[in-house]
Amino acid sequence: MSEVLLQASGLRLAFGGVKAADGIDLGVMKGEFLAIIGPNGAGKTTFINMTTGYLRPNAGTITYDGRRITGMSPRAIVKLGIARSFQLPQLFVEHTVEQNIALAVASRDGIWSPLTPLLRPRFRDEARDLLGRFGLSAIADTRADALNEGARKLADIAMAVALKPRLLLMDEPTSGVAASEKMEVVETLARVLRDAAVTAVFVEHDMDVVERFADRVAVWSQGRIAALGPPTEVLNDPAVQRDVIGIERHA
Ligand SMILES: Nc1ncnc2c1ncn2[C@@H]1O[C@H](COP(=O)(O)OP(=O)(O)OP(=O)(O)O)[C@@H](O)[C@H]1O
Repeated sequence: MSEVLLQASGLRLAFGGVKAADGIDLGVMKGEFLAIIGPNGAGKTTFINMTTGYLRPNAGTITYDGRRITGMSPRAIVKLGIARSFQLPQLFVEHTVEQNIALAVASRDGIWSPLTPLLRPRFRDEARDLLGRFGLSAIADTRADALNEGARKLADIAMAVALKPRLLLMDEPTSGVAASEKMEVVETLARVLRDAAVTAVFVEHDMDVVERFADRVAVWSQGRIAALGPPTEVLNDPAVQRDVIGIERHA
């Protein structure tokens, strides 16, 4: 796990007077699960947006697998093997879960038509395989708008995994998921991602999830990384407990 897959160096981005990224240096190792924590407005989503091509930094560079990706379009970045899931799942609500995954599989092959993927067995077969890996086979024919939040999040992430990424960025994969379902969702995710050798970076507000899921934790604070290390070390740091975890618990 010692090889760097993603390297951010000196990233800066300001929105008016707000420094959403104020000198971000971060290396993500091949195969690791890296959690990003920090208070609202610290710049966590901004980092994901810059890495996936949705925002262009004012300064600094991002390299992926040794190749500079700063300034590339989101679609070009997906093609290189970086996928993302959003805080709010991006499913097509009028389609079933299986159809949603089939559309994602087809988009990987450059097919964006809303109908073709649903008619071609090879897209359906791959969608079914993915649903099995995510434990979602029983709800394959359920419309996306009828899912509970845990299943919706998993289906959304399955769509990202359908793109066959080597790096997956997830913005709050457990937000909105009932406490009773959360750990199961996380266990499923961890299993699928490890089996597929996907490196993961995820923004998370639930420290139990971070402790269980992350190999390392990066603490974001006002556009900077205030701490970085294994969860046991970082989550027990008195400054992190005071400035981040205390705020999260009382939020
Ligand atoms: N497109 C934008 N235009 C203007 N300001 C923005 C934009 N995106 C983010 N910001 C601002 O940049 C700062 C960092 O926002 P960001 O969403 O990255 O924080 P965050 O750590 O992800 O917060 P949260 O935990 O609430 O999602 C905030 O002050 C936010 O208002």
